[in-house]
Amino acid sequence: MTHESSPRPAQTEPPPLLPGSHPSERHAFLHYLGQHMGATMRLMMLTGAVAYFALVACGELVGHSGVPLLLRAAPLLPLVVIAWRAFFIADPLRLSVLGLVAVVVVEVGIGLNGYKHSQGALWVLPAYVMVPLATGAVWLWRWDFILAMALSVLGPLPLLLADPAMPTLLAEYLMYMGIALVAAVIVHSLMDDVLHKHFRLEQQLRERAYTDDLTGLLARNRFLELAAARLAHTVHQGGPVCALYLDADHFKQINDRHGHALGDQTLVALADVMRHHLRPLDLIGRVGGEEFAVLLPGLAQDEAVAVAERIRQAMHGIRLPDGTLTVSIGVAAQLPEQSLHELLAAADAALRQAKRNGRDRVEIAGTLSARFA
Ligand SMILES: Nc1nc2c(ncn2[C@@H]2O[C@H](COP(=O)(O)OP(=O)(O)OP(=O)(O)O)[C@@H](O)[C@H]2O)c(=O)[nH]1
Repeated sequence: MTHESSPRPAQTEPPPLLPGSHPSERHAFLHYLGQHMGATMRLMMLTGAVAYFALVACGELVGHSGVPLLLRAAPLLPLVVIAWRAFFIADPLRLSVLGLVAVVVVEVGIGLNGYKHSQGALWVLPAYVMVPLATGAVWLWRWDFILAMALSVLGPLPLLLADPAMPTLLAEYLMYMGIALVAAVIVHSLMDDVLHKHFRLEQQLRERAYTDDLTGLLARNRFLELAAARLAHTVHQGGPVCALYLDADHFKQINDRHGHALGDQTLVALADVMRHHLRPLDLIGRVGGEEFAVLLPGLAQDEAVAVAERIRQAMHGIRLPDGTLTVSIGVAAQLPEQSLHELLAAADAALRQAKRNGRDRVEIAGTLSARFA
C-alpha cells in the first residue's frame, strides 16, 4: 500500500510529561494539586486553629503568663477566619499563601504564650517544633515549603534570646528543631515525588483514553465530549457548524484479501489524509472500526461539502494492491436547536445514503439525490 498524501502531526499529540515544562501542563498540574491537596491544606489550617486554642487553654491551666489572656487568645480570630476562608478557595497558589499567613499568626501566637510565662520559653518550645513536623507534607511547592520552614525556625528566636536560660535552651531548641526539619524535608520530598508520579500517570492514562491507539485521532467518547463543547461555543457565537461522517468502502474485503495488517495501515493513511485536509480547529474522531466523524466549526454547508469532496478525492491517493481506497461521506449542516447527537445522526444518515447510492461519493443530509460521484 502506498500513500501519496503527506501526513501532518497527529491531532492529539501527547503533551510533555514534566509538570511545569509546558503552560497547559503546568495549568493541569496546578489543577491537580488543588484537587488532591486542597482538602489536606484546609484541614491543616483548621487543625492549626484548634491546636492553638488548646495551647492557650492549657497555658491558662498550667502556668501564669504575664500576657493577658485576651491578647494571647487574639490570634484565634485570624486563624479561624483563615481556616474558614480556605474552604472557599480552590486555587492552590492562594491556598499556599493563606497557609503561610496562618504559620505567621501561629508563630506570633506561640510567642505571646511563652512571653513572660512562669516557665519561660520552655513551655512553648514543643509547639514551635510541632509546626514543621505537622505541616511538612502539605506545602505544594519548594518555595512555600522553604518559607514555612524558615518562619518556623526563626519564630522562637526572640523568645529564646530574651530568656535567662538562653544557652541551654538554645542548644535544646536547635537539636529538636533540627530533627523536626530533617523529618519535614523527608516527608515533603516523598510527598512531592508521589504527587508528581501520580500526576504523570493520570496524564498518561487520560491521554490513552482520549486517543485512538491506531490512528492518533480522538477516541469516540473524547470526540463527542469536545464536539459538544465546540458546537455550543460556535452556536453561541452565531457561527455555522457542519458535521461529516466518513466510512471506508468495502473495508472488510481489504482485510480479507490483504490481511488485517494492511487494513490497519490503510486506516492510518486514511486518518493522515483527513488531518491533511482539515484545519487544526476541526475535530476528527474515530467513532467506529472504519467510521470517522468530523466537526467543522464555522463552516457553512457548501464549504463543508467542498471539504468532504476534497477528502474523498484525496483518498484515491491511498493505493492498495488491487486498486485505491474509496470512502463514502455524509455531510450535515447544523439546524437551529439541533443537538450534537442529532447533527451526527443526520450526517450518519447521509453516509448510509451515499453507501446505498453506490459508495465513493459525498451525500448531503436531507437531500436524497447524489451530489458527487
Ligand atoms: N484492519 C482493521 N480492520 C478493522 C478495524 N476495525 C474494524 N475493522 C474491520 O472493518 C470491517 C468493516 O466491515 P463492514 O462494516 O462490513 O463494512 P465494509 O466492508 O467497509 O462495507 P461498507 O461499509 O458497506 O462499504 C470489518 O471487517 C472489521 O473487522 C481495525 O482497527 N483494523
